[in-house]
Amino acid sequence: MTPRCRGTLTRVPPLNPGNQQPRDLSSADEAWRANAGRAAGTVLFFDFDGTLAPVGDDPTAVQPAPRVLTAIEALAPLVRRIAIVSARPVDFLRDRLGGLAGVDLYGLYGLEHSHSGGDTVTEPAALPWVPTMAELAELARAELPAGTLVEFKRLSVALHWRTAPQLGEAVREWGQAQADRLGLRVQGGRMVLELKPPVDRDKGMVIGEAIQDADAAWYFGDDVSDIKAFAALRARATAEPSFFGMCVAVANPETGQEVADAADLTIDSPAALGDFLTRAAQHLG
Ligand SMILES: O=P(O)(O)OC[C@H]1O[C@H](O[C@H]2O[C@H](CO)[C@@H](O)[C@H](O)[C@H]2O)[C@H](O)[C@@H](O)[C@@H]1O
Repeated sequence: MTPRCRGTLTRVPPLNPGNQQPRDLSSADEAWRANAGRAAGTVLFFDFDGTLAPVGDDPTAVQPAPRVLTAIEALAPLVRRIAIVSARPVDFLRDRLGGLAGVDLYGLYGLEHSHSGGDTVTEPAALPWVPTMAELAELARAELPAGTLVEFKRLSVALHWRTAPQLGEAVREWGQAQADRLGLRVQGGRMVLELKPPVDRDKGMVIGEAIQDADAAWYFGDDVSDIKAFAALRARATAEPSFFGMCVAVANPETGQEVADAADLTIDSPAALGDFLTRAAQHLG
């Protein structure tokens, strides 16, 4: 079994020796120190739910964990770029990140983006799907059993069963049938099934493009959709061994093991991420 860090981050998490890199580094602190020489060429990527913000029953009510935004603000001038890569819409991310300046936002798995506080740009190929998604959300509210939470996000519909776990199987079946009927794609997550337009955009593609001008990148994520982002970092490091990529999982009892197995190291929780990033700023500063 690969040893895992599950304590609070008053101690330094060990790297996951089951993964391919960086084999010659023995701790996260050492990884930050190794990164310090190229901080100006480093991009830091963060997923939102389960990574920056603890998971809760009501998707509209979650907020970033304490200290996380302050730590990101301290890191921003030290690195090339900071980006949030999420299944949430850009407007939601902008609202939750408050006054955080100069951060790039990729929403809806990259179907929307906004750079450094600029306007939100939507992937043109996805726009014709807005009416289909709106109708699908209405149908879901009419047909799915009480207890299912339907989240309409303009270019996708998320079907949640967190507060009614016994509905998971029925919701998944219904969602898959609708995806087949309408030609949509599905993305599983933490007690959620999401239906998306058949447009080639995912977190891996976003990362692959966003690291083109970078010498190093760290990606922090907790969910299965984040594994594609990890893979994009690994692909770049394989193609260009001088590239420094670090994949960091945030522990959770739902997708935790699968994501941790794909990562270089695991952090206990969004709250622990705040402490971890505060220490990173000390290494990079
Ligand atoms: O890419 P992410 O930023 O990680 O977004 C993934 C999904 O996050 C949200 O759902 C999850 O968090 C909710 C609030 O804590 C929780 O209630 C739900 O069970 C989780 O699946 C969001 O509501 C979804 O739209 C995202 O797909």
